[in-house]
Amino acid sequence: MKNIYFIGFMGCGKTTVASTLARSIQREWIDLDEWIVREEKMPIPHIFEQKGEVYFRALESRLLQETLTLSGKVVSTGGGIIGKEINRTCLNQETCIYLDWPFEELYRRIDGDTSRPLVKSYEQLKALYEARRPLYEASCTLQVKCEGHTPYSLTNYLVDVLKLK
Ligand SMILES: Nc1ncnc2c1ncn2[C@@H]1O[C@H](COP(=O)(O)OP(=O)(O)O)[C@@H](O)[C@H]1O
Ligand SMILES: O=C(O)C1=C[C@@H](OP(=O)(O)O)[C@@H](O)[C@H](O)C1
Ligand SMILES: [Mg+2]
Repeated sequence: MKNIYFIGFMGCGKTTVASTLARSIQREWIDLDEWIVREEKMPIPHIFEQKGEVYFRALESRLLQETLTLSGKVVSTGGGIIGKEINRTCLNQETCIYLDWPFEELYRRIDGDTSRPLVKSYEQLKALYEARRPLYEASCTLQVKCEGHTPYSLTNYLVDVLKLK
């Protein structure tokens, strides 16, 4: 059974919707960021500060590869997973859901969040969002326009469209 991956920009609800969906269809949920924090025994901002983003990205890729050896999991990724071509290629061969929201909504959710080290200015985030959009589109197998939807309604929609029950 294929895994189901969630991708999208910071704040789009990958962690929230993946956990809700996993519960709904009684599958195991894996959050790559939580796994990284467990492996490193420190929060993500500390990993960025002490070991650097390159180190974080290598670990993120390695753990993504590990999930590919598993089956039937629901996996929430971090928003930057699509930076590496190898990750994009792998994700595109799985069931990969892009939670697509307008930037302004995401900005409202993540502005001032110190647990996300890449959250800096409005302009910097907007540029990152624009640069990443085509990469999410290239990596996903299903793009979901989420505006107006709750995690619950998105979960029900995915169960239906992916015929998960
Ligand atoms: N469909 C939704 N509607 C409104 N708020 C949402 C929705 N999905 C997630 N959120 C909220 O957005 C914030 C970021 O969600 P999170 O799951 O951490 O995103 P990600 O893992 O993609 O960065 C959380 O406060 C969460 O409750
Ligand atoms: O977009 C990114 O580069 C990142 C997103 C974060 O995950 P969320 O997308 O769950 O916030 C986390 O992996 C790290 O802070 C880097
Ligand atoms: Mg998350």
